[in-house]
Amino acid sequence: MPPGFVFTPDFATPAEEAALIDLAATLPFAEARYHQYTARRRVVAWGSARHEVGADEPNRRPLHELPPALATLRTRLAAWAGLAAEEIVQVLMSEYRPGTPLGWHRDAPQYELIAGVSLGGPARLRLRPWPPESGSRDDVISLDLAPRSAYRMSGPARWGWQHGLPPVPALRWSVTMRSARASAIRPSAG
Ligand SMILES: O=C(O)CCC(=O)C(=O)O
Ligand SMILES: [Fe+2]
Repeated sequence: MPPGFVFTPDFATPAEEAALIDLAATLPFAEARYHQYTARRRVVAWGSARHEVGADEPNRRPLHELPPALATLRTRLAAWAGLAAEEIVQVLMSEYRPGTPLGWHRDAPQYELIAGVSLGGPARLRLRPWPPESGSRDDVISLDLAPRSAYRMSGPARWGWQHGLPPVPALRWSVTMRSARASAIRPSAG
């Protein structure tokens, strides 16, 4: 995997996964609108906005409304990433119905570290260098994301690579957490 990419297969316990899937059943997932397209996965967000999504998006809530199961996960995922919970400024829960892909992208530039937990069905994460070095398919790296696994991306893996998911075979959820990019919160600090 590229430098800055860290994976662990058994991050969430089966009980945590069950609680998060129960929570998902109560959430008003909606398709996210980006500049050019509507992503087919459905999301609910707490905290900082992705700049691509319209400010009127109905399914974004303040971070202090984070449900307890996600607040616990935030604390644990932050610790695994070497951060304090408060440094996680956005929590995104996504629902992928069978056949839903996630297109190639880098996450929005106002965020620094990206960490994600997989729940329910499996997915295959793909990464490719960005900007493209040779345009060769050989540049694509794949990693199976088993349910309850976690990954995090910082440094080269986060800034010098794109990632995406081919269509998932079964219903899956993920929780993505992001810290603020230092230059985005302290623009004049040098
Ligand atoms: O579902 C996943 O694990 C990928 C999520 C992702 O890339 C994102 O939210 O930006
Ligand atoms: Fe992403």
